[in-house]
Amino acid sequence: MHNNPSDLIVVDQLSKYYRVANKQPGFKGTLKHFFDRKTYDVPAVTDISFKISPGEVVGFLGANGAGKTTLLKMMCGLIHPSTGLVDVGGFSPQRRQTAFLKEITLVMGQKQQLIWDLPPMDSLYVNAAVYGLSDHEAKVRINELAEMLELGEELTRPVRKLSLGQRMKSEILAALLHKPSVLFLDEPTLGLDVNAQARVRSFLSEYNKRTGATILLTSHYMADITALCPRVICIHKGKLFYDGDLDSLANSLSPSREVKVELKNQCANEQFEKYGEIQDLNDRFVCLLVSRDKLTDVVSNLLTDFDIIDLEISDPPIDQLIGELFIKGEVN
Ligand SMILES: Nc1ncnc2c1ncn2[C@@H]1O[C@H](COP(=O)(O)OP(=O)(O)OP(=O)(O)O)[C@@H](O)[C@H]1O
Repeated sequence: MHNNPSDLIVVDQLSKYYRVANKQPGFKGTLKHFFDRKTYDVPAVTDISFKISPGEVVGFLGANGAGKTTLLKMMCGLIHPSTGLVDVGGFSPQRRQTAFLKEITLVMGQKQQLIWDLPPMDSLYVNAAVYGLSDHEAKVRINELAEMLELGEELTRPVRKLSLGQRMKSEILAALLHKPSVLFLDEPTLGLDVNAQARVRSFLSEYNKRTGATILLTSHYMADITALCPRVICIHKGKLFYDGDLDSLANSLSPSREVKVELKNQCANEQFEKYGEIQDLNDRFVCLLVSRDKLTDVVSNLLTDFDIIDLEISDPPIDQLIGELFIKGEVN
């Protein structure tokens, strides 16, 4: 793969297999395994390639177990690829060089780095010292981020006394103290209520605009993806099946469009069956799923055949499409 100087991250034919022990349960199984160790490989990521430019915000989508976290961990250098290459800003992540670690950060929604019994502020000054920031630099940086994250006296209360949202915002503050230019965020809004999710989202968007940081994010909340990520990379069973803009994802996932019609008079179900798949029929409203190639004919026939007050054509909601994809667990 030829590297363009404008590529910040290059992932080239990356694969990861986890070696897992094949051990029978119980003491007998443990004993047998001790003398005759059997293992098998779990493929988590298979032959994935993509490039990311500086300042991009990219969302990784996929069902549970698709391989998103494994991919992020390889880009951070936490685990080594089985085959293939990762380059982040000219560094090989797995070497974990200090200059590389100063450029990146990893936030995992289900893990925390702040010390439970201490106020976040104490941990923040420890982190600042680790990254070689003076007390003055740390103070300026903490104040700047605290203001953006709307954190105040919470930073002086023990972590265990904070709400989940306050804790997550403090975690993000801690992760950004050293001014990383690449942010790897694994489910950063996990478990937060709708308002707290929205605050984290608007912070990330603002941070990206102000600093030009590159953000790679996984989330099961489609609202995170639609609000933040113009580009999405979809992974299914370890393989990449879509890399492109979010808007075009709907086209590739569904060859149909939604036609919503408001009628003058109530009509029966059977009257609409020939036009498309009925999604909803309620009093004088009907929502049909119509394949794109038949759209013009169907709309013109509907207008001729019925008394119509209003007609609207739209893509099926992206979260519905992706939800269905996750539930079905299959990709065309
Ligand atoms: N340490 C490990 N040892 C063995 N198998 C693992 C390990 N970590 C992950 N796996 C397996 O690798 C596959 C990908 O897991 P991964 O955590 O990357 O998925 P994910 O897309 O992040 O899922 P989720 O959305 O549930 O976090 C899964 O089948 C998982 O069981």
